[in-house]
Amino acid sequence: MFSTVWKQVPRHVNFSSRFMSTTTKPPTAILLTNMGGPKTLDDVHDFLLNLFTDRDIMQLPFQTSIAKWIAKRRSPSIREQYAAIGGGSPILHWTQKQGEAMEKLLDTLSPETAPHKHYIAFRYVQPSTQAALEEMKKDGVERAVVFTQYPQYSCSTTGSSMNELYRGIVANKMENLHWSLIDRWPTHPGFVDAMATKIERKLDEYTPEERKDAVILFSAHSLPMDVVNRGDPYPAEVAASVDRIMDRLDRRYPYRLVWQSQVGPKPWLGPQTATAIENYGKAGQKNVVVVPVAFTSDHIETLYELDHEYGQEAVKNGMTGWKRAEALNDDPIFTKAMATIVKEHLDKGTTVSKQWYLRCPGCTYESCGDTRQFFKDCEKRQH
Ligand SMILES: C=CC1=C(C)c2cc3[nH]c(cc4nc(cc5[nH]c(cc1n2)c(C)c5CCC(=O)O)C(CCC(=O)O)=C4C)c(C)c3C=C
Ligand SMILES: [Fe+2]
Ligand SMILES: [Fe+2]
Repeated sequence: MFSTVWKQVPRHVNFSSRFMSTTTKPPTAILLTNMGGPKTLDDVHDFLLNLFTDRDIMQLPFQTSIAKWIAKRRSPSIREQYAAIGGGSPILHWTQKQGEAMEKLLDTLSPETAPHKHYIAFRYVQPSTQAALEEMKKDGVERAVVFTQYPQYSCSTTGSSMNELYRGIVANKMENLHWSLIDRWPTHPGFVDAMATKIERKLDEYTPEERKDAVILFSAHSLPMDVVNRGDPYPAEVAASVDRIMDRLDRRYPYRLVWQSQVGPKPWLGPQTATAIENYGKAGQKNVVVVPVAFTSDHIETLYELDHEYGQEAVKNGMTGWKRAEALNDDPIFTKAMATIVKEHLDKGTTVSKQWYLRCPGCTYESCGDTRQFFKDCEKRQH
């Protein structure tokens, strides 16, 4: 129904030469959504302010005022952490690299939907959802695949990004594009293989004798227990990733799933990564490979919390063979997995996964309902 629109759109000044030289057809947009992180130390305050203002991540009384207060209070210590990892979050750098590699591979894997172009929408920093939508509009995009960069779904992460996207789509009057959504991919074989390969590479650093005693500690960002008890699917999906990765490793090592980065006084899902390190260390466990399993690039939790804080704690507790599996970043195995996930999604022609439609049994977010209805309407239009 919209097939003639692009023909009326003038060639776009901001098209890269790849798009200009090969075709005048608008690109198939692959919109990579994630939380983002402060690029410089001066961005830390606003990143925190946007995070604490987000009612999909936490609901506070007098949220706007309290968020301002917490962001101001928390900024100095968080700035120090970002200073210690080089002065900012590397997430934009890695997402750009991943997007570039993915779109090139997709042009080969799926010539019928080429050219492909990635766009980035971060929830709490630039490039924002609004910036991404404006760029897509300028490029005359008609077909857009939203691809969450969180492998496992949580209402506080992918849910929040999708609610923001839905508001942006309405504000920019972009409802009539052909939208579809890759809302989770916790057990995709490509993702599982990329993770398992990173673990194998770390295990290879041990001597055969050390490897016999090695333990794998999967560590994921924790969730407040009230969110878990609402029925948020994230803990189960993280556990599903762990299970498939261990299958791929032939279950050759003992492993545990532990949870890190809890913030504030409320109860969070445990056991905590820090407690596990302390207790396994004290029990005489020497060789431990910790695996960040719920994020696809380096960030403060890997570079500061795991490498710096917990690494020191591990050595203090006698873990002489403490190692951290590298984040997926721009590893070709992972960027190929990304392209494959999108290719399979395009081939299937589905709008969302079956899991998308079911809200948490105790869901408290009105906006989730609107966003789900939007994709339901897209599905009806497209089939
Ligand atoms: C899949 C990962 C994540 C889930 C689930 C998640 C839920 C969640 N987070 C908070 C509160 C905070 N998170 C903060 C930073 C942060 N969170 C994640 C990932 C998940 N969060 C990452 C990767 C980061 C770091 C970003 C980076 O640049 O590296 C912060 C800010 C830091 C701090 O103040 O300590 C807060 C706060 C809640 C409440 C929540 C679930 C409801
Ligand atoms: Fe978080
Ligand atoms: Fe929910």
